[in-house]
Amino acid sequence: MPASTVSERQGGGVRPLHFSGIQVDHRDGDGRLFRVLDVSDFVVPPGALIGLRGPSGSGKTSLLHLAAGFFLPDAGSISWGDLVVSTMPGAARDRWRRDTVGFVFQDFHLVPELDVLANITLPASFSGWRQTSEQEARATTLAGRMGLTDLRRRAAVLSRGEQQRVAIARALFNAPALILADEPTASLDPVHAAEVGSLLVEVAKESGATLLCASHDPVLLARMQQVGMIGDGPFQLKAAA
Ligand SMILES: Nc1ncnc2c1ncn2[C@@H]1O[C@H](COP(=O)(O)OP(=O)(O)OP(=O)(O)O)[C@@H](O)[C@H]1O
Repeated sequence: MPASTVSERQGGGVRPLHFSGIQVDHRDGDGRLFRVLDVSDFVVPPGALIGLRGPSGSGKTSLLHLAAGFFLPDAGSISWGDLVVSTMPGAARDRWRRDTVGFVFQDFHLVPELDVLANITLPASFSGWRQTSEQEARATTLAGRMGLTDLRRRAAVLSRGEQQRVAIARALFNAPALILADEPTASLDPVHAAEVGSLLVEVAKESGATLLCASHDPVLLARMQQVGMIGDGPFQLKAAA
């Protein structure tokens, strides 16, 4: 399937993603604040493939959720080109996310009652579009690339590995300029993980999208251009192994 290119996208193309002076604090069970993220300056160039690595609980999901504008930092800013996402009013930030971001959630966030096709095309319904045969064809092709052939099965009956592949196809459906993937191969066996990881990278490259991907999977991280290390001293970028 030829992935849509930057010029075909809704969200105005691929721009640098810039985290500046980011601090995020959460409260522990006793109500005490603890610092989850401290990222002084992190620029993801347009079209870059960047992995995020770090121990469990080090803040990888938090960084991806920040990048998507799901919540705001306690200090610092997140920008997409000249758009400061972290100061946008909520509704504008929701529109920006809908038009720009494809998010692969760690726990999938599929709608169990909907079938595979309806889950993949869900972003189209958020945009208020009527599902067209072209969209259905795109979803079918993406599903096929993910190794999903029965599009009429409900998400509720899928294995975790199948759900993960549906979640990835859905994140790619709108040809997003920014793909944020939270452990996208965690529920897959090594063979499927390698296949799906390659596809994710392939689709990002074909479409010129930026990919920011948290993972513990060394095979997937090795496919990135650089890897950001979280939770082991100051945030730093290293060459992928
Ligand atoms: N809303 C919240 N309130 C309080 N603590 C939170 C909140 N969200 C995350 N945390 C805590 O922040 C820390 C970082 O969580 P995060 O999910 O970002 O880590 P992670 O690196 O993605 O972990 P994993 O590899 O296990 O998915 C954890 O200690 C987590 O419990």
